[in-house]
Amino acid sequence: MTHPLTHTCNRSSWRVSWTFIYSISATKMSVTIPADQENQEEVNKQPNGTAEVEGGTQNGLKPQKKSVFAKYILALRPWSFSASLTPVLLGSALAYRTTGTIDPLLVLITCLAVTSVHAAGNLVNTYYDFMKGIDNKKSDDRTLVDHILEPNSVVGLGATLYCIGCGCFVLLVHFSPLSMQHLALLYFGGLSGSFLYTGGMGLKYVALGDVVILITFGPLAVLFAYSVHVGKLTLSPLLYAIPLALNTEAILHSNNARDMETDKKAKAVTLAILLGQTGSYALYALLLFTPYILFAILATNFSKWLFLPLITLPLAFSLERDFREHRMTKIPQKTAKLNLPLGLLYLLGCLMAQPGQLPGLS
Ligand SMILES: CC(C)=CCC/C(C)=C/CC/C(C)=C/CC/C(C)=C/COP(=O)(O)OP(=O)(O)O
Ligand SMILES: Cc1cc(O)c2ccccc2c1O
Repeated sequence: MTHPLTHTCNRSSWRVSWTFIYSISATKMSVTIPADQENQEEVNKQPNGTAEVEGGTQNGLKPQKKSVFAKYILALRPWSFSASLTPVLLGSALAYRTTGTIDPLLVLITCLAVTSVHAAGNLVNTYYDFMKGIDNKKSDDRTLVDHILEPNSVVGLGATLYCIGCGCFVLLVHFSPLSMQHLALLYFGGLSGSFLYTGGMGLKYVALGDVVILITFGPLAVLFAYSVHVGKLTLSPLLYAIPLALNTEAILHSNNARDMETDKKAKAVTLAILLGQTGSYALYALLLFTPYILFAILATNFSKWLFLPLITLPLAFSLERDFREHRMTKIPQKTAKLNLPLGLLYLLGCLMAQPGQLPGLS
């Protein structure tokens, strides 16, 4: 197999002129290609099963324009952003329940900080998985495999996003009542997690990816958003982070269960590989349905408003069926689609509850 780096160098002159032509035109045509054309060098296959062809249409199918800007945005994998936005909004809602006030500017800066670090983590993942030869033509993430972007552009964009995140950190030091030491502990903890997930020693390659996701997208993001408003570190919001953390881990676990065979070949170890097919299905069902059991317990004991997220139960059943019947192609994206309404209904439930009804927040 040609190593991606060799491949990149051999074709660099071709792609320099390609990039030049492309940056002038700023738009390209995108068409669906038949399987027998998948290996043609001129055809640039897209993650959604379409292919870019320079200068025109193929097979008479309707063309789609894709600007350089759109390529950069798509490389961030924005479908996954609900995973970082929902814990931040939940943390902010819990802070409102505690203090009775909310600063929209702080909410905005916190959302931007966490989403930037998340997006940068996605790009670190794109870069290292490509460099290590883990991503291939069949992978979900083909930003570099299909030369949609250059490795240098991915590095540049990742660094820019970390800088934006750090800019937000500086603004929070200025505007938030939380001490700089505590802000730094939480923010740089999240930033380290986002980098070390695939970069450095690569925690995801040694079966620690699930732990990183559970911590960063759950307790860490919720506590960060909560403390930025309340001005002190307390343990109570951690309890509220559990249902969201489990649902986000379901996104990652479904991803790893789908990619089990390719990960095994690349000598990566994931929880899905350790558990096998049946164990992975059991874990997915557990991750998917435990949050609903927790919501029911909270609603029964504290506020009926916490029954609200149960509205999304049919979606969860449909995902469980997809997994059981091995319809895995888009299962992480579909699980992320559940994450958003589930998170929003959960925070709405927390906001609607009477003051004093929610445990640990007073
Ligand atoms: C800044 C603060 C306070 C909080 C945390 C900010 C966050 C959410 C950090 C986490 C970032 C992180 C770990 C991103 C990586 C997510 C990711 C790319 C998961 C999927 O990776 P793979 O398992 O390789 O999936 P693919 O096969 O689809 O590439
Ligand atoms: C790209 C990507 C892919 C995933 O499977 C994720 C799972 C959980 C949290 C974030 C994820 C992510 O950003």
